[in-house]
Amino acid sequence: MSLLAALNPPQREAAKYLDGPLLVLAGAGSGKTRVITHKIAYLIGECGYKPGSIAAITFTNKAAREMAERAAKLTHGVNTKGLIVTTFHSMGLRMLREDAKFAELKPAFSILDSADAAGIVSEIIKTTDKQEIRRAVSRISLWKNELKSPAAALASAEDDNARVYAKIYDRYDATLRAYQAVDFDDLIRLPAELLDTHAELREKWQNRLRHILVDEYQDTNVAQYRLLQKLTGVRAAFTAVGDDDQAIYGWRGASADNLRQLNEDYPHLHVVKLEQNYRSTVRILKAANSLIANNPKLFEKRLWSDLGHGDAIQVMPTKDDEHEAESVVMRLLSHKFQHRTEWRDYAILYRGNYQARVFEQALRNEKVPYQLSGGQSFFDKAEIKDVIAYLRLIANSDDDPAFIRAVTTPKRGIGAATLEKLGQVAATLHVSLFEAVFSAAAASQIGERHLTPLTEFCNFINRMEERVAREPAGELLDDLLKTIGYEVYLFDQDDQRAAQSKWNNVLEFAAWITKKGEEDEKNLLQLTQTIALITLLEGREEEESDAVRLSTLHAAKGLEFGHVFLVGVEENILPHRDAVDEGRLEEERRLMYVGVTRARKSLTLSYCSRRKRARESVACDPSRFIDELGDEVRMPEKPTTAEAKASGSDRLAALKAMLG
Ligand SMILES: Nc1ncnc2c1ncn2[C@@H]1O[C@H](COP(=O)(O)OP(=O)(O)OP(=O)(O)O)[C@@H](O)[C@H]1O
Ligand SMILES: [Mg+2]
Repeated sequence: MSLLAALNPPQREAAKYLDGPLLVLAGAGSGKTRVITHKIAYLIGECGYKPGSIAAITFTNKAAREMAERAAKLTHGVNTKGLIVTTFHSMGLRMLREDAKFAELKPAFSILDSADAAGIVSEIIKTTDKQEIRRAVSRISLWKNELKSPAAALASAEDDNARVYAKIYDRYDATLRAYQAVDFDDLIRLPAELLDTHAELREKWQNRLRHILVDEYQDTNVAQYRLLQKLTGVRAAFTAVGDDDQAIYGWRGASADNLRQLNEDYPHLHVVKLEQNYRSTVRILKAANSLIANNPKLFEKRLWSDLGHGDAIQVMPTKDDEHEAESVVMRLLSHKFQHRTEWRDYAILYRGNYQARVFEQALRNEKVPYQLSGGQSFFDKAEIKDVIAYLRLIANSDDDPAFIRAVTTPKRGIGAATLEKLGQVAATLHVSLFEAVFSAAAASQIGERHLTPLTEFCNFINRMEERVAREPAGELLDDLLKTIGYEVYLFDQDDQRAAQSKWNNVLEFAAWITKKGEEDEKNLLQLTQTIALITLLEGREEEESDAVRLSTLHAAKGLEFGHVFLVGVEENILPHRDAVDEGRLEEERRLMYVGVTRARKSLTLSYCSRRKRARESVACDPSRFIDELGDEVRMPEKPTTAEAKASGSDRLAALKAMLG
């Protein structure tokens, strides 16, 4: 049986269509991602495409892994090795690594994290004001995502303010070049520019990739779109799937306008619409449709489901955030015991990361296993960043931010005054801090006593660098940790327990490096870039386990769960206060739409009447979006007096007693 038998007719049409550019434009849960997975399998299994000639681009690493696995299963044994399933950023990194010299970068260039970027901006504008730094950083990021160079940004600046930012951008970029470093946005911008300016690179990539598939197309930005265009060339053999109603990254420069742009840029664009939703019950779907009808329509879409009416959508008013968390967990427990479901069938979704804490606490209290996504990354922990700084410096001795972190952790008797002098020498000579250590100027200005620990440090880094190509990543890292005495350092710094927990993290990191090194046959330097990317995108890949998912709405995109609790559905949270002030209400509504459409069987919304904000407790109103969901929503009945009196935890105790 053809592997496309598991698709409905329009889905099958989309999977088979190979005559030119294709856009699948359809609402949530209509099988867009399914079309991509099946199309990959079809191209390899039935059309004879080489796996390496197909690239599928997803929004997260996790989505990429799942898609690769599924496609491999579908091909029934045909080997899919070499198939590229990746994010835009990983794709960019792959290209940039291969063609680094065209961008005047060494292949082991550094990838800066957001803290490094903020540090550089802070140096340039000579301030530590976080707000101000963040404003500059995000301005630069938006320019990069529009493929605007510093010069272009300056030329198009409309006022002094914008001119100042453009100049900061210019110096920021110059600093990155000096460090042989790129930031997150450069991973797309630079490859896009390279393809623009180098015909031979265009040819190479266009010959290599015969078909490109893009999921969540509505959230691509200008730079990503340009990269796609250049990669596919005049053949334009691509399949893009998306839903304009789920565009939620406008604040990061993404533009659903890219959907309209496609129509203009590709007059032969073939458009397939999907209308059957295979995910949600009729009630959930009706509510989602009613909500999104409040936004102006870009494209006409219909969506129906034959999965039955299903349960009413419940609304839970609660007293305050702790009460909300307790009540949600209680409702979840009682639902689970009644329906004999698994933990992984449940998700608790919220607008902002900060909302997770009380829910984590409530889940821990009840010993409910949970998995947090979109939270602080493992790789963002100070002890891990310390170790990574060494790896970055070994890979790229021009990486000044890594140099400063590594040379001062652990302390080596190198003081701030010495580093400042070294900085001056480096600036005068236009070289990196690392290189400056070996200069005559350093010898004369810093003096032997203070210079010796610096040269020792640099020699050590050089020795490590020589070993990288020959020795396994894991062993090298173990050696490094021993030589720098990192364990002892941690225990000197912190009390026993804190130090032990940090050291355990480092050991876990080392184990991860060893495993990755063996699996992917990569050396320490190649792994270092991979790590940077994981850090930037979403944190460490977690083992799938049977656990309740706690996630931001943004991080829940594309996923589905049997039962969804959407919490904090209040004015000022969802929609977010800033978004309302700045006229971005429609994007907030789309975010709500994404949340609602994650649910397969049941949806519960909760809000508080009071909530702690800083130290105050402020009154809250239910979100306007609850009304917009229409008639499918069951508003809560007035609680009986007895019920109202019993606090959440009493009721939980009663429930547990009842369940034995
Ligand atoms: N033809 C089909 N037959 C059976 N199940 C299907 C079919 N098409 C899609 N599904 C199922 O419906 C669910 C939603 O599909 P999918 O995740 O591909 O939708 P989507 O359009 O990508 O949604 P989103 O917009 O949320 O990303 C999945 O569980 C999928 O397996
Ligand atoms: Mg999808």
